[in-house]
Amino acid sequence: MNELTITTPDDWHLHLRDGDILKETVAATARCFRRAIVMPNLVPPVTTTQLAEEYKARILDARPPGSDFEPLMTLYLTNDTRIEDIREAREAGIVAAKLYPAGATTNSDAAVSALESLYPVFAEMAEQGMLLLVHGEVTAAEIDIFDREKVFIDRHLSDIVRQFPDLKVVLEHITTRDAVEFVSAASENVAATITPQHLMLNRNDLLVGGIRPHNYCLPVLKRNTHQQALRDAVASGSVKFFLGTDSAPHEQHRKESACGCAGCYSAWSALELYAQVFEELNVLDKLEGFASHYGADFYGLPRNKGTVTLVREPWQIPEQLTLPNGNPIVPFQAGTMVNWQVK
Ligand SMILES: NC(=O)N[C@@H](CC(=O)O)C(=O)O
Ligand SMILES: [Zn+2]
Ligand SMILES: [Zn+2]
Repeated sequence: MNELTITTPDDWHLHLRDGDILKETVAATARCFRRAIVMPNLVPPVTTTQLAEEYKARILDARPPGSDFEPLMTLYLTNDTRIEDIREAREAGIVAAKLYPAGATTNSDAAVSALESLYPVFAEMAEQGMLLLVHGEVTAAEIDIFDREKVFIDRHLSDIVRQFPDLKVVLEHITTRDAVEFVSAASENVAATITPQHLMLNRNDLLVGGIRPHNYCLPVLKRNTHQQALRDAVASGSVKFFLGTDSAPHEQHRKESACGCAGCYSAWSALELYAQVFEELNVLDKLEGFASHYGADFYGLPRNKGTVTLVREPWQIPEQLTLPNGNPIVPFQAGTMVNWQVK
């Protein structure tokens, strides 16, 4: 097969950041995705409907001419989020709220430290049909970083899902066999997104032969058996697993640093990299469901009307891009060849 046409995909987990960089990040995503779930971990975080609406306006302003890209906004949960905040957000068309355990990842210092105290908020979200999106890692110092996802599932997520069977929950950017098994066994109200990096790489790609900061993201890459479980999950064609790139740009000097930031800037090649993985797995016929159908269905949104075509024309991901502020950024998989290209 040399050409593959699929329903226009959506990205169900994306960081666009804010300010000048929107010109870069919005264009990169809008080149092939029609909608994206925009993560709220700005500084300060997007904790209110008003902040979300103002952020949305800045994203729309940054769209390339003629683009019909639609940002789907999310609310950042804190210890102070109230039931009224959820009602107001829902009325304004905000589709989901995001749970970051405090300190778990980039810009999560303002986030939730006492999870159970948010249960009334979760009840209201279930009532309003608002989705709960979860960065599923505990942050307790004594828990090894490679175990943080599994421990979050055991200590917190199992209980949330049990207490709120009507709440739609997306476990974001899953990295372990444990997460695949948990989501597979849960009700139809529980799903997960999977990134290109967690399908393509394991922790050897981070640590063998020198440390590779551009492969560092959170949750951190796991051992190859976990990677294989993620690959099996997408190859199964289960509707519970769908596309979320977690494209998360950080300037080059912030990645290549003594204390490097977590996040891979994958927007320029994500769809093509997913296609490559699905081809390796011999399931290119399952790419459309994963990229374009299951996420929209889970969110209760219409599937897109248009199509995008991928052609087999190998190209090289640039070594470096220049941001609108003049600073360099290194895209995910910089310098490598990709078989597929969006026409
Ligand atoms: N995935 C990452 O490694 N980083 C994300 C935050 C997140 O999604 O956890 C970021 O905002 O940089
Ligand atoms: Zn996250
Ligand atoms: Zn993310």
